[in-house]
Amino acid sequence: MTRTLDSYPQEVRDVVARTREVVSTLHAELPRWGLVVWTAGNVSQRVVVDPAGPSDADLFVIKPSGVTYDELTPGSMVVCDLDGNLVDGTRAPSSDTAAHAYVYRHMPEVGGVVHTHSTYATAWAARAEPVPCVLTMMADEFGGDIPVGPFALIGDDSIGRGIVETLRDSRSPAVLMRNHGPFTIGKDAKAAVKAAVMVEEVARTVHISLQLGTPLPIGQADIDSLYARYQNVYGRTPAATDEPATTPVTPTEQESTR
Ligand SMILES: O=C(CO)[C@@H](O)[C@@H](O)COP(=O)(O)O
Repeated sequence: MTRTLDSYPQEVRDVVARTREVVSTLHAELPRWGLVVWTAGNVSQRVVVDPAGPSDADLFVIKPSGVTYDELTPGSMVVCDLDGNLVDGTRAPSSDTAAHAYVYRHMPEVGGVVHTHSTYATAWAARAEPVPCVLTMMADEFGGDIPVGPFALIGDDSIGRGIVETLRDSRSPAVLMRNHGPFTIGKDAKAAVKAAVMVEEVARTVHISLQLGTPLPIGQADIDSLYARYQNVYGRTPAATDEPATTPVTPTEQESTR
């Protein structure tokens, strides 16, 4: 029997309300950056009750299905449990709810999931070709090539399983699901939205480069160095007591920083 929101403690309901505001606001970023048309795409965020890590009380908030972006409000956001069951909402949850739920169940470090049909990334997905890491921006954001996930039908665990199997051992926060489009993950929905913006940007740039000639590869050691710098140093104001900013951290230690 699926619980309803009023059966959860007030502290959970308060976090749900805040998460609805965040997810509703972040949906506006998808049309803003030209990543979706009409009702395509969706954003979700895990309702983190215990910052120490996922708990049985954890839920997630996702877009209602088939609603245009100008109609989305915090109150229209749908609350589901981690099995994708409806907990609270006036509309049916997104078609991709099962996929988002599967990711949250199998990747506890992930706090946000985004799906778009952005043009260039989706064009690469239609060809099931990984975007090669030929830009320093790709090394920074994706730590290597942007991988392709398997073809999967919509509505059950298939897409979610493909996302997890592809990204579980990858540094990339984005996967191009074959014949479908990009799905991105992050420590929260804002990080996943950023990855969705960046995957479209680099998919376009690499496509244009390929039209002009043959992009040159970046060596793995340089990719690792760029990734470590960007994930550890970029945008940080070193405190007086911090280690020197040039201290590289091995990429494998970066897995938890999604
Ligand atoms: O690509 C799909 C489903 O995977 C689209 O239908 C999706 O972008 C939008 O569906 P929803 O409106 O979120 O149900």
